[in-house]
Amino acid sequence: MPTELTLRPATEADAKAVAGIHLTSRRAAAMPPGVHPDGEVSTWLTGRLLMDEVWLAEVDEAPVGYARFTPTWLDDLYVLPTHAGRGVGSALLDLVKAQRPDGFCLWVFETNAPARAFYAHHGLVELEHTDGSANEEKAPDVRMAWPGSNPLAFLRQLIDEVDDQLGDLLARRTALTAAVQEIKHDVSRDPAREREIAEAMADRAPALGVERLSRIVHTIITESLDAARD
Ligand SMILES: O=C(O)C(=O)C[C@]1(C(=O)O)C=C[C@@H](O)C=C1
Repeated sequence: MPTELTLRPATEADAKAVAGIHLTSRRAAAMPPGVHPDGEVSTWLTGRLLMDEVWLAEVDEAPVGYARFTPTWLDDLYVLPTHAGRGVGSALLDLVKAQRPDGFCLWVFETNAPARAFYAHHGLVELEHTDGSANEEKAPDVRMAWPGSNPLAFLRQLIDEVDDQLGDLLARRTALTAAVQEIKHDVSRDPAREREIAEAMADRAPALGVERLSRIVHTIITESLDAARD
């Protein structure tokens, strides 16, 4: 008997089905265990149904997968293990791409090799790896993106967001450099201290390495000291 896959927006009446797919699929996936009890996850997801866009995939009218997304992030894409490898995930991902033609990001756990391969196969790119300290599971993850119809514009928008934060950080750092100068007796540069700063940064930004970071730190401090003299 042929099977029919349909996609439709989920409603509040689908809350139980969505939570069931989430809990069952997550347990079967190469992901760290969830940190919240099942009941809490269901309640939370029910609330998100009202806030996010959620689409349900059904096979012969039985719910088998769903995608939940915001204007800029794909937060969930889950398919029941019994229906994995049958094009349900691809259909949901194609739908999200159609709904978000300007692109979107998602987080995937580093250990979830099947999901990373699935997204890469569908044209998503890996943007950054984290040590997991910012997620609830404390497990390293990867930010991936589908850069949409204008990838340059999409990536530049992400760069602008980071540069906003960098600008704020530079303003705070410059103010601290100025404050320290007021109470320091020796106003000469301190290469050992600057090396320590670069080494600590290299733990956070290993792709740059200590030598490049030393040059960056040197420039930031030179310009901060100059601004402090204004
Ligand atoms: O830590 C200090 O002693 C500072 O003066 C601050 C600071 C900095 O901005 O980081 C400034 C100049 C020194 O060469 C090293 C560090």
